[in-house]
Amino acid sequence: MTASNRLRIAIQKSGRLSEESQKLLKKCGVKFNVNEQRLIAHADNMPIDLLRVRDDDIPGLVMDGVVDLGIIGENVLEEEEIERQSLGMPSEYQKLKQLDFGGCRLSLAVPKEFTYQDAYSLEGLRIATSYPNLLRRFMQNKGINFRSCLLKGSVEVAPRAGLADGICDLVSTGATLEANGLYETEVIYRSMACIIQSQQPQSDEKQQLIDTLLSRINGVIRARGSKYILLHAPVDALEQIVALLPGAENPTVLPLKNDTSRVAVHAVSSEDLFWDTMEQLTSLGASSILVMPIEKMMG
Ligand SMILES: Nc1ncnc2c1ncn2[C@@H]1O[C@H](COP(=O)(O)OP(=O)(O)OP(=O)(O)O)[C@@H](O)[C@H]1O
Ligand SMILES: O=P(O)(O)OC[C@H]1O[C@H](OP(=O)(O)OP(=O)(O)O)[C@H](O)[C@@H]1O
Ligand SMILES: [Mg+2]
Repeated sequence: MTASNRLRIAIQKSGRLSEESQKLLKKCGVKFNVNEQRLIAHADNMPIDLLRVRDDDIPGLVMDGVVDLGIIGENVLEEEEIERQSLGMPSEYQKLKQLDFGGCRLSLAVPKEFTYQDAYSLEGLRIATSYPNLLRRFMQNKGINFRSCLLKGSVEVAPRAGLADGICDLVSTGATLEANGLYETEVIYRSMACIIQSQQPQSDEKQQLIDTLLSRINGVIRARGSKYILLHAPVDALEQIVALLPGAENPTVLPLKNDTSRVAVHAVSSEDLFWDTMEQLTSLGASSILVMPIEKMMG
């Protein structure tokens, strides 16, 4: 590949998605060093360049074909898509995969003193948000009239500052709402980070690299959600024990030296094993239970 033919991936420069985006690409074998001052990072071992930008700019960069891939929150992606559609600008992209980080929800919230019955309690009121399009779509679907106050940050401060009656903002733990005397009343959109591709035609070389990257991302995400489990089980409780291991229908069963009543079970579980399942396993006679992380998965 020539220098101009390097795959360009836009990721958030700094914020909630930046560390996880970099970690994911590194786990996929892309070697790069990020210099805080430099907005572009060249991978050493693959024809890939990382563009480090504000997250708001990522959907547009992909939709305009300026970059090939982008890692972005679905909330920002869909907000930009609606905005561009209303302006007649290019808004096409292909969502390659929803990722396993950046989980949050876009919610309506009002001050503690506000008596909220349902979304219709907001009829005619002013709502502060950074997501005017997602908010409008939700309110229009319900036929509720409202006025909006567009704020790019610190949205939670708007009611106390007298700028709005309620807000529509991102919530994860709810700590920011709580700290600002607000409570969540309605989830209007649930979001995760995702990886998107531009609809521009790609060279075969670039498309192959994208396919390889995507297959590695799938492997990394599957591995992160899975555990390798080792245990000893009484032969007569084997079926019940295996049934307790999520997604481990075909475990490896091995004999134990000097013990014909018990076997060793090795299995890949599609979920973490919680303490209550571990306790159920021991009550069925399982012993020496080991739950181990998996580094990579393929095939
Ligand atoms: N509390 C949260 N927990 C988990 N994910 C979140 C949370 N808040 C936001 N996100 C996700 O991370 C994305 C980026 O959030 P962040 O707060 O870093 O954005 P920002 O302040 O707009 O950053 P930028 O400076 O890049 O514009 C959000 O659009 C959302 O998808
Ligand atoms: O429910 P919580 O766990 O409190 O998270 C919600 C907060 O997180 C995000 O802001 P962030 O902290 O990323 O800062 P920002 O406003 O600078 O983007 C979001 O905009 C909320 O303010
Ligand atoms: Mg932003």
